[in-house]
Amino acid sequence: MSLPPLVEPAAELTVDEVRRYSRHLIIPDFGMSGQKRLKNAKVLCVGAGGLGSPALLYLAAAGVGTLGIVEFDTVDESNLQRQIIHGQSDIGKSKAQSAKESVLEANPYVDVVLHEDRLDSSNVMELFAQYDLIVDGTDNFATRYLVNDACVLLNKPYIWGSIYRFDGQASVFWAEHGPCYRCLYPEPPPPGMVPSCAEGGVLGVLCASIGSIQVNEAIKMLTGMGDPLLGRLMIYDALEMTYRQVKVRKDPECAVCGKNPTVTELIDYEAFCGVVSEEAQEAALGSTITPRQLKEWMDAGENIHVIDVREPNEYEIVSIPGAVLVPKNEFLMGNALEGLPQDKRIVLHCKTGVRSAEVLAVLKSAGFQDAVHVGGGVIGWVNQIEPEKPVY
Ligand SMILES: Nc1ncnc2c1ncn2[C@@H]1O[C@H](COP(=O)(O)OP(=O)(O)OP(=O)(O)O)[C@@H](O)[C@H]1O
Ligand SMILES: [Zn+2]
Repeated sequence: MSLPPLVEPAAELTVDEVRRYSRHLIIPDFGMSGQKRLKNAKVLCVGAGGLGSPALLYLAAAGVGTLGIVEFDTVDESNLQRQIIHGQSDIGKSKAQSAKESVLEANPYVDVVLHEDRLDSSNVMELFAQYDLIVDGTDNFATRYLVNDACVLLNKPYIWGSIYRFDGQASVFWAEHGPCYRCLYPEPPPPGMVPSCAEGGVLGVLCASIGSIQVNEAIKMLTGMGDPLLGRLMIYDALEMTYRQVKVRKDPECAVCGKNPTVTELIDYEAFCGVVSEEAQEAALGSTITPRQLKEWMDAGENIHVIDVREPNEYEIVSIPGAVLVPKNEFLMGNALEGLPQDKRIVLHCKTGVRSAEVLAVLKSAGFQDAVHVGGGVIGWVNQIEPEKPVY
């Protein structure tokens, strides 16, 4: 299915622009009219991280006239393995500012508009209304459902990508002409079920594979070339080196774009995606200790049994002295409960306290009422107790 171009062509290209974009201009199907459409286009990229890095650089190099960037975070050293829009000297700097500098270095003819804010229900409508198309480079479900619903309500095309370890996915959603993100994924996964890249890791170069597909689709939509990835989900496996396609149908019962939508305005996306499950929140209430408290208990020789519920490769990077590794899933599948000492107080921890709160809920319902977990996890421990150790 082809769609008409999203934007009208700009009046003209300057002599400098003709020189710069000459390799586009000589592609017969692209030509002057395609390049002029890009010049007139306004694209918003949400997030200047893993996917946003290649997406912004290629959108800029291609000559998209106006590039908006929404990003609230600062550059961390652990971002540099994949977020190629930032460099060593940008550590600690605003990601939005750092991305703008790189974009202008790639192409000074781009008008970069920064929105140094977290995208949320209060600002999304006003922001999206200023752009022709939205490219999503974020990493969390709350933002994705927010972006989707705002795009449906404003009738904007939404170019989505997702990465995890060696696997990537991409698709184009546009409720007027096809499915939306909710047609594909009506509900977010239960909290804690799908680990983030910060928890599970990601192969850096995967960002380029998926981010460049997103740019490819953006260019096609803006200029009207080819068949957009609308109604199709692209699934990429970097280890097998395979691209698969799955059809995505518009769901007539979709909560936001279906015949009788139940979502007719923006909702509370944090609550919808339940960043931490209710059970885990409840279990952690009054049963969360600080890393300092744990250190005091250790020093005082308290009768405790410290369990690290992360994965073995995380344990290898850094661990709390004396903590025994039992990955979260062993508890969720019920295997680990039998081996637990009955005469010691169980202290759980993970990387930051999300997974350990989930396991805490399992332990409490199995009768370990005095079990606790460490708020802030091993990262909090390193920051407060052993700052010479690495964090990840
Ligand atoms: N609601 C939002 N508004 C603006 N930016 C967002 C929002 N949600 C996520 N982002 C940004 O999207 C980017 C996603 O990048 P990426 O997936 O590579 O993860 P990261 O947060 O930089 O790294 P890590 O998860 O490994 O610590 C981040 O820079 C993040 O700050
Ligand atoms: Zn839908």
